[in-house]
Amino acid sequence: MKNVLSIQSHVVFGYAGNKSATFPMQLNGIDVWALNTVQFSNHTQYGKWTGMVIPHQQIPEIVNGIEAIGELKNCDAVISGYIGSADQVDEIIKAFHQVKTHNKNALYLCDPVMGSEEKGCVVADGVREKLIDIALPHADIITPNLFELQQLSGLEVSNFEQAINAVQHLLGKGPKMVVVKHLGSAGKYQGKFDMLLGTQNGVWLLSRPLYPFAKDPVGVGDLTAGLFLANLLNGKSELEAFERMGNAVNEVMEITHKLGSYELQLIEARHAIMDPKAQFTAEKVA
Ligand SMILES: Nc1ncnc2c1ncn2[C@@H]1O[C@H](COP(=O)(O)OP(=O)(O)O)[C@@H](O)[C@H]1O
Ligand SMILES: Cc1ncc(COP(=O)(O)O)c(C=O)c1O
Ligand SMILES: [Mg+2]
Repeated sequence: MKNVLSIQSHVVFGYAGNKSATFPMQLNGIDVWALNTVQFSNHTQYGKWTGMVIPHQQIPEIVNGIEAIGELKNCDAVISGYIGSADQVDEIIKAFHQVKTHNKNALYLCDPVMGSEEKGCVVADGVREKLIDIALPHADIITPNLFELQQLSGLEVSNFEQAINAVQHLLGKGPKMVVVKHLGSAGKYQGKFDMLLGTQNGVWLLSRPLYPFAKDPVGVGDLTAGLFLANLLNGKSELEAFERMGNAVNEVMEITHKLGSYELQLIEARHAIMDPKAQFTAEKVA
């Protein structure tokens, strides 16, 4: 059994952060140690929420507790997502290094959730800067969306070629794998939902249907990052993990759209998450 320390948000109602990533990773046979950065009533794109940011000291306290029972050596990967304060970023990196002292092969997947005024995803001040300066160089895998790709690379990305360039640029900054969760307007195919995978071996594009949601569901990035990591830990190659994740997320989106839901329908989609149809394959683009 592989184990992932998952440091993300918790929402009591609905699906984002750990609520979006934990169950799908578990369905893929991964044991998830969920450590919450915030506990909110619901995700921030409702425009209002209640709850609190967890004090950053909780991260070392919990990790030290796991170390004290001798289990840190069994941690195969750390994943971070929605972060509640800039200080939490420092603690996440320290926690990863603490894990590495017990398991030198442990991986760090950083989902650099930066928020976006236009989408209404609210992230605390200073988190974005720390993700760029501290998290990026330590990450083995990074999973930006289009906005985050531009922020991390410092490059403008307004078309597909520039997106490939920016991915290659990030591969020179530390990460061995870059997954662009959503290319948006920099996609290759109009009217499709395009994603990129970049590794030392090249860059691949996965294109899948874009469903016409009245309001785009939240937590898709968290689901994407969690499933990509779960597939890698299950021994899939980078390319297989990318395709299998893309196919599973597509089925979740298809079911969520069919049910007319704003919240991701992860429970309805449980069979597809465990055993996605191999509908879409990646094409090599660089
Ligand atoms: N197949 C799809 N069809 C339509 N919209 C989708 C599909 N998959 C994901 N989305 C939406 O696209 C958006 C992707 O947002 P973006 O900011 O690029 O990445 P993130 O997932 O990190 O938020 C999300 O709002 C999500 O609900
Ligand atoms: C509490 C919380 N967690 C996580 C996220 C990240 O969601 P996504 O996967 O859509 O980027 C959001 C976005 O608004 C959020 O409000
Ligand atoms: Mg996101």
